[in-house]
Amino acid sequence: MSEARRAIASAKRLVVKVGSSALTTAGSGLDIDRLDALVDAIAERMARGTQIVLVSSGAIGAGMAPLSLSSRPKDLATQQAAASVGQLALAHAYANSFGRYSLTVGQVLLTSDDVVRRAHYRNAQRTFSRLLALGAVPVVNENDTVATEEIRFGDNDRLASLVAHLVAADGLVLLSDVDALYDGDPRSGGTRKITEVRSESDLEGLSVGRSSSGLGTGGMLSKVAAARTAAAAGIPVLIAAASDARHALGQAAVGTAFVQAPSRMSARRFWLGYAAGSRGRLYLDDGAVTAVVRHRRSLLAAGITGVDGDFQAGDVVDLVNHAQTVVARGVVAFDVTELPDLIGHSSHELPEEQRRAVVHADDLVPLRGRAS
Ligand SMILES: Nc1ncnc2c1ncn2[C@@H]1O[C@H](COP(=O)(O)OP(=O)(O)O)[C@@H](O)[C@H]1O
Ligand SMILES: N[C@@H](CCC(=O)OP(=O)(O)O)C(=O)O
Repeated sequence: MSEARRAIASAKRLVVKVGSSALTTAGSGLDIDRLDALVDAIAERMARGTQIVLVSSGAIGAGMAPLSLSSRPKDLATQQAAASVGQLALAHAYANSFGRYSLTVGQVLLTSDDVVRRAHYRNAQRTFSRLLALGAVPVVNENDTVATEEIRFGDNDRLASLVAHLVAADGLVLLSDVDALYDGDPRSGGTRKITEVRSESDLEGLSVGRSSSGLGTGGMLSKVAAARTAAAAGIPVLIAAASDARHALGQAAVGTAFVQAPSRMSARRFWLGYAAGSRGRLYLDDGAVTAVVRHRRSLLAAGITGVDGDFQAGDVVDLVNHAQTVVARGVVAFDVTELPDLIGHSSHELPEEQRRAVVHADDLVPLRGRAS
């Protein structure tokens, strides 16, 4: 058995993500029997002393039937209306289902701002930690009703990998309607199951596609992206079928395991590097690139040659080299309107109140080779 499966089987804290396709059916909405079976598996694992954070999709799917929508809405406003109706049904169903085990659930609806902004991030971290300490099961989803196109996570696989870091989980389990990653969409037949992903080369040549159920959003593509992100930052991942949840949360001997990198990236740096889209770009000269990427220094105004975007102090921006490659990402300390007067100037040439780093080293994550 791989170290990833062993780690998941013995984890003290797990993030479990379940997809819409495993909980809802087009036409009839939320499938309570399947939801109960998932909760049975989670309660069984919790009885072994594991803390579980559940990231559950299904709000839009659950809202379709009550609103007489026959297919998953494509436009944002109808998705938000469906999520508004469905999230209530979902939360109610989980509260009832966990209640069978005298377990209490707490609903946590997140937008990307909750993780990008430091104060919000710490706030979310505190909420999770207190809920877990009180023995409750946090049930997480994206706050679909207020998330605009710009600030959306878009898929819950990604949200789950981010939450796994936020709560310092020992493992991430992604449950779907398919029992593993295959070398092609298993619905087309003749495909081979991949049981272990140890490195990027194990993913070469695979045909990984989008959802075919019409209920999920990201398909296997977003699961693999989320699994790679989490594993690269030190968290083992298992992709399995929700119908195999008992085994996945038991000995973890089913599905596809993604073996984790040996060292764990700090949660804060992980969030910065992989958080939702940046609000702008700072163009760096070669000296600034070396200072920031190689020497891990703060970015000063003197090394910036240009600015793009619409950001305010506290937003995340991309740091770009002369070849237009994003070399780092960080939290900017000035509004976009303030920067044109500052860039290219040494600190001693600037008024005292503006003599600070444009991006402080603590708020900066180098990203080698990331395409812009
Ligand atoms: N290479 C692949 N291996 C496994 N599943 C795949 C692959 N390519 C595409 N898929 C599709 O991805 C679907 C799972 O994604 P999705 O429907 O979004 O699930 P969820 O709602 O659980 O997030 C599977 O049902 C399958 O049809
Ligand atoms: N937040 C949305 C789900 C988005 C999503 O990623 O869905 P899925 O691909 O089924 O995990 C909802 O609750 O309907």
